Amino acid sequence: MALLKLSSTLSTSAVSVVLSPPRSSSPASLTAHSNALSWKRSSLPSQASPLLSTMSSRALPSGVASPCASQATGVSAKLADDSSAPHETKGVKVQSGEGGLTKVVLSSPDGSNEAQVYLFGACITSWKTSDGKDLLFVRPDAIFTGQKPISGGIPHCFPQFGPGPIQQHGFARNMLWVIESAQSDDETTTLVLSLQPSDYSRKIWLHEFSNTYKIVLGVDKLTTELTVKNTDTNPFSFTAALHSYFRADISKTSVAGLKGCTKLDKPYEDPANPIQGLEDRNVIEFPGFVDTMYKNTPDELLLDNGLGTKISVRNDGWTDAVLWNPHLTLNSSYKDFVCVENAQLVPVELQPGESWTAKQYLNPV
Ligand SMILES: O=P(O)(O)OC[C@H]1O[C@@H](O)[C@H](O)[C@@H](O)[C@@H]1O
Repeated sequence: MALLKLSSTLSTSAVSVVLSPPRSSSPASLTAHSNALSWKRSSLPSQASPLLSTMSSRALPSGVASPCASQATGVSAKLADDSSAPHETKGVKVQSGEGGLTKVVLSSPDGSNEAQVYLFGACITSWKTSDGKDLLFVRPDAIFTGQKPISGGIPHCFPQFGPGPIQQHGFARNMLWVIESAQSDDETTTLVLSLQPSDYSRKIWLHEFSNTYKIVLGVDKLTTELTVKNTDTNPFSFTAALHSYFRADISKTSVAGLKGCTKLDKPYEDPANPIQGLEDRNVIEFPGFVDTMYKNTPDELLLDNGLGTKISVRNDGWTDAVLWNPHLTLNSSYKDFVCVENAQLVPVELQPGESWTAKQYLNPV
């Protein structure tokens, strides 16, 4: 019988969430169907599951420094001393990744697609489609120490996109998310992560929230669904984005679908004073520095990555979009990626108990 075993040698006790057969004392439950397997974190106290608790945000230090600096020890993000190799289950493997940070490797049920997700930032760093191409990009200057956000893949900006009252792009991309459940069926493999406030987040943003991030990998389809729930006794508002880095040949890259949208161009020399305009191009190219926010964007953009793949960037619930290529300000890699970001730039206000959900659907066309 198939097992889903998430194991870690963090601290002294090897941690296993072994799900065959389900035991009442286990912090998880297993549901096996004909050709399916699922694992779900129970509502038991976190200490019942050392893996999950050590992977949670509790070990993040409370220091609130300048953006990205020393905000995570990194220790809690690791499968330290990974002598007991993470156990495999159908479509889901928990492994020690770059810098020892914990990553989850997802495979589509037919094995044709693979995605890698770091719990630090819930960042999808890689998505290989059935032709073997990785459509995402991680910058060569990315640091996998847990001390700053991973620069690349699909990071989260929450509860703020860009600069503002709190640190640039918020804190969700430099906190440790927790595995809530994993599941596979005939067509897809699904991983659900969650993020709760910590001492660290509360020093930046004094609100109680519960975020869930569902990642669904199918054959040449990668879907994500972010839900933000206000668990506070007061209302709060937030902005957000999926700051997606796509592999590209920037000299041949283009994005279609934004004609007619209101845009705010952030000039490199004066980013604090964006220039408002109306997008009049059918197809946007990247001959130089581009940092543009688009309002009320359509449900689908088409990215031609210049490497032979066109990618549909579709959404349900993300109201806005951002295009970014740093050009010569990031000489080491600007030629190799473009950011096409589904975003929520107009603040969403949630009353206590209310939720907001937005989905992103990526697929090569
Ligand atoms: O934080 P990162 O991954 O280096 O990205 C920074 C960039 O992120 C983009 O989303 C913004 O539009 C840019 O203004 C910003 O410079």
